[in-house]
Amino acid sequence: MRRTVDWAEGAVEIIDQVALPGEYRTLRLRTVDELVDAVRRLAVRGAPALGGAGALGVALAAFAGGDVRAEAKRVAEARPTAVNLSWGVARALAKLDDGPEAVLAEALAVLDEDERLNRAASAHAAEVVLGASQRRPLRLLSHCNAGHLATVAWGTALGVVWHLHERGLVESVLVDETRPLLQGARLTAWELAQAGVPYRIQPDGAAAAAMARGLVDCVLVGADRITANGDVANKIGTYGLAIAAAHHGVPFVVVAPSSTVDESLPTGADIVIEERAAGELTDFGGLRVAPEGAAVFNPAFDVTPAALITAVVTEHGVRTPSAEAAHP
Ligand SMILES: CSC[C@H]1O[C@H](OP(=O)(O)O)[C@H](O)[C@@H]1O
Repeated sequence: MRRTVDWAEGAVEIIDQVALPGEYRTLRLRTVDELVDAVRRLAVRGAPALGGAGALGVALAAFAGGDVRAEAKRVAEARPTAVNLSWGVARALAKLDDGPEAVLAEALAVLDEDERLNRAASAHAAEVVLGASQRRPLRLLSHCNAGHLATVAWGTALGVVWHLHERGLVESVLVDETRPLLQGARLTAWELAQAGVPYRIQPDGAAAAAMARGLVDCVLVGADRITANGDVANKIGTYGLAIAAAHHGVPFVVVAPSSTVDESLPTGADIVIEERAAGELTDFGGLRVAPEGAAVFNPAFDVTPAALITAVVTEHGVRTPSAEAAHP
């Protein structure tokens, strides 16, 4: 599968994730406006993929000239929760004084690193999962999409599935559909089908019942921002999954590159949570499914406390917060 986000002929080229699973197509984003719009529409999404998109957005601005720093700020602020977006922007912006080619070279380095780091993080996490459950093959549960499509390539939580599937160690994956934008039903199911991994889509609300019925050996999720003490921001619904997993003694493993760790924030209470438009809840497939003018609460993410997480795994292995960070 091609990279989720790449550079092609002076433009940022992305797999259009809004079109999946019905249509596999790419989009070329030639301006910062087009890139910011694609990020906000989740045509490109997922923390590591946003890191690459952010870095390439600075390259677009640098070649266009004008106030590059102002344009870079617009890219960094397109979505507030995934730290990788601003991290990718900062990586590329640091090369601005060396000219647009240097900015692009740094952005391409971000892309090149991502697959390597994700393969390493998910390989470490696969060993953690195997050690956390004696059952073979494994029945896994995923939330949202933390696969190839959420990264430049390979994936984080789903990267664990790829490693284990290669070894015949995956019985099946329960895929949370992940309301309201259905990253699970639309994207994770599509990736698993492409890879020939057995899966079943479930309503988000079925996850706790699946654990109660003993159908889950491990919950695997990605992350959008991990704070110094090990709290994790991830797609809305992750916190509830972690509570259910803790109640049922199911291992709960978070997989992310270290670029998703934000040591500047002491705890998850400091994370800005993106609130999204009401229409994502009041409308479905172009039809209104709620009363006219219905008020909604639509946070795109929630925060899972470190105490509920079995392991946070990066390319360096299992992350243990510093003593000070863990107990300020
Ligand atoms: C590997 S990071 C994936 C992470 O990003 C998703 O959010 P969104 O689809 O809104 O970009 C979700 O939190 C995933 O776990």
